[in-house]
Amino acid sequence: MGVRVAVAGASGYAGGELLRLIAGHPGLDLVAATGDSSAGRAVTDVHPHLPAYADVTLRPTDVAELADAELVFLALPHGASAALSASLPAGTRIVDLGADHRLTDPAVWAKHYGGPYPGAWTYGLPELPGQRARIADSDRVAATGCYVVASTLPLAPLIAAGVAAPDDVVVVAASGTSGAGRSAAPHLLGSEVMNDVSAYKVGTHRHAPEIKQAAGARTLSFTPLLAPMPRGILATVTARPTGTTSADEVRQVLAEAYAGEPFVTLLPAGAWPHTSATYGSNACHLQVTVDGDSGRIVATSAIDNLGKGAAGQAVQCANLMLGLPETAGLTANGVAP
Ligand SMILES: NC(=O)C1=CN([C@@H]2O[C@H](COP(=O)(O)OP(=O)(O)OC[C@H]3O[C@@H](n4cnc5c(N)ncnc54)[C@H](OP(=O)(O)O)[C@@H]3O)[C@@H](O)[C@H]2O)C=CC1
Ligand SMILES: CC(=O)N[C@@H](CCC(=O)OP(=O)(O)O)C(=O)O
Repeated sequence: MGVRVAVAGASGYAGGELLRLIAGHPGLDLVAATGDSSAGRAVTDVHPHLPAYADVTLRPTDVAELADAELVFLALPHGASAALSASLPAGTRIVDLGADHRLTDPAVWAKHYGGPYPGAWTYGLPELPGQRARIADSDRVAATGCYVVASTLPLAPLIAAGVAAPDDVVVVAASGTSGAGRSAAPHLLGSEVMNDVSAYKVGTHRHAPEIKQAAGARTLSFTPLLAPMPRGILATVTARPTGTTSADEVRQVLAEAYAGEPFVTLLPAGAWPHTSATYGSNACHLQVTVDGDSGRIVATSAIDNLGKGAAGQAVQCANLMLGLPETAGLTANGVAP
């Protein structure tokens, strides 16, 4: 018998990916899967790719349904996690995939989300310095936003090493449509997104302050793009160097930061990340160089937004919280073609 876990929001995209990972996890047993409008339906009705749950019915999302779990994953819309988690028993471990407990500054929360500030939990990005131990010591963890994972992993070490200036960072990141969740708004219909790439929420996206908080940037321009693919994020981060630097030096910073990390790979010099190579995995692929003309540092990263950007990252945090091997139930190997 493994650790008893529940997934709230199991009918959604992130919840479905959590169910898939839990089905293949050697140390976790699913005891409850909940939905909102889908409550009462079979899991395989909404996730026909998950026959492991042929006998499981989605229950309503309330405390009683989740009470038997030792650890609860919350994959709910922003704003729905705080009230539910406040009602769960104090001893229940929680990993929240939403944004409710990520931001440490109440004023930033008010500006980007509004409503009462729910408070910050331990931030769920194990690759940040010192964070792995903090997650392992925590009962409540706020998993990192998808664009934030893709942007922070290349950027944070460059700022921490003093090589990239924190006050001149530009991020342009393209996401697959599943990043917007399952409740497909008309602009996410296949007929609208195919043959199109477009920018949205330019300069106003709520992940900009989270990237600043996680990566240590002070001034940031963030432009998200919607790309015609179901999964994946490709982030391009450019930053002004603090002094003279070289491709070899910036590569060395990332190589040292991620030596031994099971899910972060600095690609060989000259190879640039592809989202397709991280599809279905918990991997993040990185590359960095210095633009010979502008002198700017240019780093690119690729993740699966539902993997390292959501469910994979959440399972990685849960493994740490439960004292399980950090990589249990996860893989850096993608699915191709
Ligand atoms: N998609 C992604 O790439 C990522 C998502 N996340 C975060 O994960 C969370 C879930 O996202 P995602 O799976 O994409 O979203 P979906 O829209 O695909 O799923 C939302 C889930 O929440 C349920 N739900 C909807 N409204 C309510 C409500 N008022 N109260 C309780 N449950 C409700 C839905 O139930 P039903 O369908 O039955 O109505 C569904 O199970 C969000 O906070 C999101 O920001 C984080 C990183 C990446
Ligand atoms: C393509 C698309 O619409 N993406 C979403 C990302 C949302 C998401 O997953 O948010 P968290 O990572 O904060 O939970 C957006 O831009 O709002």
